Amino acid sequence: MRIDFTKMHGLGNDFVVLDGRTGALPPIDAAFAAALADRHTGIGCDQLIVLAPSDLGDFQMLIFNADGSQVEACGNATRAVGLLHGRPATIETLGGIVSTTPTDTGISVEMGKPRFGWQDIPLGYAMDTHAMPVAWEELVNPIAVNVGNPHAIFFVEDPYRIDMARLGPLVENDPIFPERVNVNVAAVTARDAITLRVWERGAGLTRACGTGACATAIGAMKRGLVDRKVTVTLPGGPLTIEWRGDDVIVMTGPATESFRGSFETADYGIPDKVPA
Ligand SMILES: N[C@H](CCC[C@H](N)C(=O)O)C(=O)O
Repeated sequence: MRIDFTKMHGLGNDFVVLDGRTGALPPIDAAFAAALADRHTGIGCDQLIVLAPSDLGDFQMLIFNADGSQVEACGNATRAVGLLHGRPATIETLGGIVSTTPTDTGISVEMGKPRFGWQDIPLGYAMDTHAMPVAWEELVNPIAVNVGNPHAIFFVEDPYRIDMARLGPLVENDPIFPERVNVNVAAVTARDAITLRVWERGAGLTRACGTGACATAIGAMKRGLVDRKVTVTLPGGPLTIEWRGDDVIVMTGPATESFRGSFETADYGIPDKVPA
């Protein structure tokens, strides 16, 4: 089965986007997603994004990490599909309804309201999520925030001196996080500025993480370290995050269409239909 795709990115966090809003797609499972995401044998991306019809919004966005895990939210991809859609949209995701608005400075996204309870993150048992009494070597006492997906945020002296390749997976896969977790290491550099690196659940170190920027900004605001509108600078570039008076997180930043192509499902060992 030949399938068209659009390759996109948000600050270097890259996606393969399959648009199933009009044409039929084969069933998408973890194996399909991991095959496409593989940078050696597949097309290569941090996340596979699948658009589908929706009864709750203009369309539904399914999000699969490079390891095939299906997840609730992806900020950079939300901006990307907002660009693709070309006009304001409400989008159904596993993490709730988000909405996009193209502006002259990029795509603005209402990402919903943050949650802070230990069961909301989720954690495996009751614990103070404002400063979790846990440590992984020099990463200590994170704040945990759910912005549709789970994040642990560590405030450190210099994020670029943290060995993310070693410490990221340790935190990501710790049993205290029954659904795993995205690992954020951040430094507050001013009342309106944060530097951030993210080890993503199911994808590893990425050039940018939109939900990570949202969660980190909210965490810094909860700790009184920054004001309610900040610029979060990731390796791939800056995002603006605002925590609005109605508790909704608003993220604004760029989105880019890289190229369009098509592939044959058989080339990736993908069956055109689920085996009976
Ligand atoms: N790895 C994340 C999903 C992608 C988030 C990131 N790409 C973003 O832009 O928000 C998770 O498992 O929750």
